[in-house]
This record gives sequence, structure tokens and C-alpha cells, in this order.
Amino acid sequence: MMASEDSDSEISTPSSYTFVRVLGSGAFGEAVLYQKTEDSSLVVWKEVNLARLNEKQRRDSQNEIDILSLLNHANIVSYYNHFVDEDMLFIEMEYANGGTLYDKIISSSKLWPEQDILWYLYQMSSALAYIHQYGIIHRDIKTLNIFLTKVGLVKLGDFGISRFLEPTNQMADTVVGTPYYMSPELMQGERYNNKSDIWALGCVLYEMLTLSRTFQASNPLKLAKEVVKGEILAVSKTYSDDIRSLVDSMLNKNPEDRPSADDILALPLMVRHLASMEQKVYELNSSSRRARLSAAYTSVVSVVTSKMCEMYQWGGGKITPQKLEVFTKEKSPMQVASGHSHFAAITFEKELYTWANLQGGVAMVGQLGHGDLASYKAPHRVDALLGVQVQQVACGEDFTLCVTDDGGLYAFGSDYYGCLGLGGDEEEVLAPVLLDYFSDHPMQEVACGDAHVLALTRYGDVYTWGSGEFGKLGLGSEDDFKTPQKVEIPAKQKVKHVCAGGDSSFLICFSGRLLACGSNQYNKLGFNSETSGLRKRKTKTFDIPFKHTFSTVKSLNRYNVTLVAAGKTHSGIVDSFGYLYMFGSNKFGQLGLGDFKPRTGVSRVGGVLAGQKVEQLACGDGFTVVATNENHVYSWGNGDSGRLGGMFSEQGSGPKAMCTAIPRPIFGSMHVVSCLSCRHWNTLIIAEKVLNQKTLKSRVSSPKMLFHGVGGSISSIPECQQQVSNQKFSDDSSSDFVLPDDIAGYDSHTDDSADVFSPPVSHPNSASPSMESSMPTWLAEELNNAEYIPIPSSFNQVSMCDKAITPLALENCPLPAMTEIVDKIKDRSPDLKLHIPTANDETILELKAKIEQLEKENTELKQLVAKQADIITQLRLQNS
Ligand SMILES: Nc1ncnc2c1ncn2[C@@H]1O[C@H](COP(=O)(O)OP(=O)(O)OP(=O)(O)O)[C@@H](O)[C@H]1O
Repeated sequence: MMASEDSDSEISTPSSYTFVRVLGSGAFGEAVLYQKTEDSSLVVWKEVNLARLNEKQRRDSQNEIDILSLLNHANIVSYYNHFVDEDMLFIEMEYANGGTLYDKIISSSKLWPEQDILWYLYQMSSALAYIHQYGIIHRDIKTLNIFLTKVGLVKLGDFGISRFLEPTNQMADTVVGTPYYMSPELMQGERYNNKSDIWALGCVLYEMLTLSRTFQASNPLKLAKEVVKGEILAVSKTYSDDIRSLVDSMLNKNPEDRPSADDILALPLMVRHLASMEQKVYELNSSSRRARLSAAYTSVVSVVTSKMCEMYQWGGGKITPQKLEVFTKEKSPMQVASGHSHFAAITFEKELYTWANLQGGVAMVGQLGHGDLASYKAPHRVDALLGVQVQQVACGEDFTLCVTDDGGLYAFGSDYYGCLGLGGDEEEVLAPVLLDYFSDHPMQEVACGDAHVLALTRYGDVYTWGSGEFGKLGLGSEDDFKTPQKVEIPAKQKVKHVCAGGDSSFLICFSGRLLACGSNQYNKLGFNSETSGLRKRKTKTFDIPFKHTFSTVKSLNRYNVTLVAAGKTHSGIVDSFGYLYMFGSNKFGQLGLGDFKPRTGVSRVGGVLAGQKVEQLACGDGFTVVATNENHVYSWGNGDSGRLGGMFSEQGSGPKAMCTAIPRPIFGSMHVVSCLSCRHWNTLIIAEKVLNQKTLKSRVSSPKMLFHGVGGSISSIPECQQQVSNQKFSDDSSSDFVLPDDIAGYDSHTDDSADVFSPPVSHPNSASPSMESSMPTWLAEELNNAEYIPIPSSFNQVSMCDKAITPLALENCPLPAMTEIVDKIKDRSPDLKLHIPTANDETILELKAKIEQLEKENTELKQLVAKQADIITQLRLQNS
């Protein structure tokens, strides 16, 4: 018997913060800069004194939180956390380290290049298009609320008075905003609409073009008159006709004649640069990945595969992966679902197969859908569904639900908790029954917990039913429901995927946010947090046992969630970079962090996964299984009853004898995994064998990464530093903490063609960007940032390396280090002298020759390896 999870007793340390400085004060409190001790990231805590607020103002503060927690965009300040302590409201958010657009404008003495203006306008329009699409209007667009980062990114902030537009009435009430940016319709008492945001953005554009206010007046009344009159001084003819007519159209007195944010992004002057600006925003935002993005990006391509999907199963006594022979080339499996003791799979022909592995005299209750109570040990086709195309299947503890191509939802098995959604008239349903309820609401996806169901319709509505214990139905209570109930989704989030754990429920939203409800035991929903070090505040511990309604998992607001898996006592998510983050119990090492210690928060899994992207993830009872882009399958955690598909042990003897806290590869050979499912102690996997694969290196970002585009808010420094806690066995943590080399290298990376866009770089703290100096700009930037961002030891090594570089030093470097140095030198600037100011011309020449030689050797080496791989493959093929 394994030890009980309840015996976890160690206390782990809370997230703590170190005060850095007060950034400034608003009407109701201060914005304070802190450093998070855990990962050295810089964050802003906005402290709002609720005692000084009236009822409406309190609502506004809550409003800012609701809106910020909904938004996830590269050009909008990210929201991380909030709590109320006595009369103070604390909101944790992303720090924009480059001042405001206002600061930048007032410190400029000459007109900006049009390209710079377009760069900022693009980012602001992109942020506005994003919020407008959600039905949110900002209502206070002004240069003071447009924050900048030192690398030239825009971060729209201060959503204090923003609002959701009501669908019935496209106007929001009350006149608000800052007088200078108020549109004529607002001045005339009309209500705010999204075209009023466009007017304000037009004023911002005008300010960037002229470096002066759009409308000037000595008092508000005169200002109102000026705005209504609508006469503005002409913009300099040095700017293109396109941009001058754009500002005119944005400042059109008639709101309907103003372009929308989407219209602005579709203008030819934007479209010309759109792709490169999108990419730049993405790259700058993911600056923690600079080393990877700017240096070669590695991707694995399967060259020869078995061209056949096979299914393997393990657990429940089967210690190694067992191939299910039923699924042959003619019956190739497409999707698989594991329950406690029964399983289901769909083939490419859209036929459903079910089977069981009953232990301890458990009786069948119809969960296989074969019309009887027999326990089929091998996969058996569900003939009752012949003629319908089954698209997706999910297994509960003793029931099954499946979705058909035309959106129908079928259910069978036990209806004890009402999980079949039929109203509970029958206890056991032996053959599939179509749920009439959804005849008008075609189904997209279904997920089953032990005794509850989550269903997502093609209209984006979420329904839940079954057992309501711990609030896992998200309906505001613990009541059970035997028919589908529509769930209220907070802040108008749009749901993309549903996922159910035994007693927990998750929703992944299009915004990349994760919503959860149900039992938070062991923090498996990620809701618990501990905060210490905030000014004059004691350590705050938030231990949330359960949630009755779907709520944002704030601890994951830094990540763009693409996958989630719910185990019995722990959970995991994968972000848009393919990074794996785990939370919940670590009793059996199921978090994969190299130890068995409890964790309060969310931890990134490093080790062998650090250089790979996780593409499939599943969590069972105390164990985790993943598949990566490099075609490896790993498992870790509790190995009892064959859960891990292999025998691993780090603990010698005792209750943890069969546990491993480190991801362990399962299959000897490579596999492309298309589907993975774990429940209880079972795992099912659909995989195609890889007979030969190639590692490709390219100098561009991963196409997959670009696919996520601009919409994803990827917090750079916090994310990269998240790794610090996992450094023990993280092999790439050193290279991750590198500030954007494009800060300086932007122009040198781009060519002169009109299609390539070079964004300007903000230098608020430096004397002048054009300052004559032998110091390379990237280094100046790094030093500039260093005031608040401590440079980890890995960085020191790199910079020391750069300084001390000589042909001899290169010669004596181990090959990987040497390649890294060469990559760094080449990435940052073609001019080597910039990097080694002390080097004389002769040394530079020698270095260049050395680099060329290295490159040649590298190519030869690669060719040799490829040749050997081919020979091995041919031999293998001959042998087989
Ligand atoms: N996320 C952030 N990153 C960087 N600076 C910030 C951030 N949030 C606020 N600040 C700065 O902190 C100062 C105070 O901000 P705060 O939002 O509290 O007040 P405000 O916007 O100036 O006034 P109010 O909200 O009352 O209109 C401002 O100077 C602002 O530029």
C-alpha cells in the first residue's frame, strides 16, 4: 500500500517580494515596484485604499480587476493576482519598464520617423482591436496610460474606468475620460462607444506626429469648444499622405465615419509591415527566449515513420506498454479515453470501440455500450453506433459519453449521479442514447470526471451535470443535477476546451486564461497562494478548499495556456511555448521537480523537458505522462501497479520505492504521439513509431510559435526566471536569461527592403540612443536594466567570455561552449570589434578565421552524423 496523500506535512515557503520603489501615486493609492524573490522578476503592486472610495469607486476597482484578468494580449499590461487586506486592495501586474508614451513625447525635440509612429500605432490599434472584440471599451486612452518597455513594446494600462458594452445598447453610460482626449460626441453629452476610443487614439497619433496636444485651451469649457469645432493644425508634410489622412479620419466628428481598430490594422500603410511587426512584438515579448529565437531554432522532423498508428496501454498491473493488437492498419485509432476500469477509442473510420479491465469483483453497468453487462477484455466495436460518425469520446468512472460529427451527444452506463443527463429515470443504460437536450445545441467537446460531465457546444456555451460535490459543476452550489445546466462564464470569456478531473473542472479560454472550479485539495486547481514582503503587510496565506463557480486561476495568468490535465491530486498545464507547469500534491514526485517536497505554487518542469516542447499531457492518480516534439514519451510520479509503464525508483525502499520525481523516458524508440489519456492507474496512448528523424536548425522562430502570434501575452522576464527554482536539473536555464539581442541587433538583423520593419527602441534612462560609445547597444541596454534586474551568474559567465575572448580561449573551450560563444557573437552584431573593444585588428581577423573554420567543421560534422543515421536506418530496415 502506498502512503496516504494526507500525510504531507512539510511547509513550503511563500512567494515573497522585496520592495524596490514607489512608481507613483494615483487618485486612490500608489503603484509600487517589487521584485519577486522566487524568480527575481519585477512586478507592480497597485495599492488601492478602499476606505477612501465611495461605493461606485469600489465597483470601479473591482471592474479594473475583472477586466484585466480577462485580457491576455502582448500589448496590454498583464494582470497576475489580487487580494483585499483590511481596507486595502492589492493588484499585482506586469511592470512596463520604459516609462509612458507621454514621457517619450515630451522628451523629444525633433519629429519622429514615420516608421516609429507606425510601430507604436500598430501596437495600440492591435490592443484596441483586441478589447473591442471582447466588447470592452477602454474610455481613458491617453499617452499617460500607454506604457512602454525598454525594448519599445507598448503596454496599454489603466483599465480603471473601462466597461463592457451591453449588446442591446452599443453605448456605455456616463461621460468619462480625460478632457484632452474626449470626443465631440462626449463633449455634447452623448454616450461613450468604441469609436470614442478611436477618437482618443487619433489624439495620441496626432501627438506622436506633431509632439503637441491635439486641442489646447486655457479651461475645460474652451477646450470643449475647440474639440467640437474640430479644427486642428496641419500635420507636417514630411509625413506620408496615408498617415495624415488616417489621423484626419480618426478625428472625424462623426463617430460612424471613424475607422475601427480593425480597419486601421487593415490599411495599406499597416498591411505593408504587419507581418514583420507582428513577429517583432512576439519576439520582444518573449524576450526570455531570445537565446533560442535569435540563435538557431531546433526542430525535429520525423523522416521515416511506421505510417501506422498503434495503441499501447499500461497500468492496473501491466508494468510495460502493451500493444492492443485489435487496432491494425485497417482500424487505425484516432482518439482514446481512459476511465477507472473501462476504456474507449475511436478509429479513423469514426467507429467507437470499448473494453474493460475490471478488478476486485466490480460489476459492469453498461459503460461499454454493447447492450449487455459483459466485461469485454479486448476492444469491441459499439455496433449500436454504426452509421453515426463518432468524433470524440470521454469516460467517467462508470459511464461513457461521445460526440458525433453532426454535434450529437450519446451517453451510456450508470446514471446514478445523473451523469447521462437524461433526467435520472433509469439507473443503468446499456446502449448509447442520444441526448435530445442538445438537438438545438450541437456539441463540440465533452469531458467526464468521476461523476460529473462538462460539455462545450459549438456556440461556445458550457453545460455541466452530474454530482455537484465541491462545486465542480461551477453552478454556485454543491447540488447534483441530472440534466444539463448552462454555466455562467465570468467576464465574458470564450471557452475553447473543457477538461474534467475526478472532482475538479477546468476550462481553457481563447484568451489563454484557465478557469477552474471544484475541489482545490493539495492546491490542484492552483488557487492557493502565499504572499509576503509587501510593504507593511504580514504574510498573507490564501488557502482555498474549493470553488463553486468557475474562476480565473490567477497563478497561471502569466502563461498562455494551451493544454491542461487534471489528475487525482495534481494538475498540469502546457503554455504556448510547450513549457510544462505543474501544481498540487507532490507526494509521489508527480510534479516532476526532482524531489518529493510540497510546493505552494506553480512550478515549471525542467530537466530533460527544458529543451523540448510538451505536446501531449495527461495526469493520473499520483503520476504524469507527457509526449514531446522530439518524439519522446516520459512518465514520472507513483509507479505502483505499473502506472509509469516501466520500473523506476529513486527511493530504495519504503512507500516511495516505486516512485520517481524525474521525467523518465518510457519507450526505447521514438514515437509521434497523437493522443494520450490517463485516469486512475491507467494510461492509453496512440503513437506512430519513428524509424528515423532529423534535427533541423533554422535561424527563424518556430513556425508553431509564430502561429500564436501577437495575441498571446508572454511575460518575458518572469517566465524565464521561473526556471530558477528548477535549475537543479534544468539544462538550459543559463541561456534563457538573456535580454533581447535585437535591442541593438534589430537593424543589423533586418535588411533594407521596405517590407522589413525595424521598431524604435525606447531609451528613457539612457542619455541618448545615438550616444557615441564603443559599448555595444545590447550591453548598454542590459546594464540599463541591471538597476533592478539582478544578472544571474550564467549571464556573468557569458559576458566574461565575451570580454576575455581570444583565439586561444576559443581553442580551449569545450565544443558546445565554443559554438555558443560564436553564435552569440554572430547574433549580436556582424562587427566583432563591438563585442571586444579591447581587441586589436589582428585578433579580430584571427577570430573571424576561427569562426569560419568552426562553421566548416560544424557542417562537416553534421553531414557525417546524417550519413551515419542513414546507414543505421538502412541496416534496421534490412534486418526487419
Ligand atoms: N504596470 C505599470 N508599469 C509601470 N508603471 C506603472 C504601472 N502601473 C502604474 N504605473 C505608474 O505608476 C504611477 C501611478 O499609477 P496609478 O495607476 O496608481 O495612477 P495614475 O494612473 O497616475 O492615476 P489614476 O489611476 O488615479 O488616474 C503612474 O506614474 C504610472 O505611470
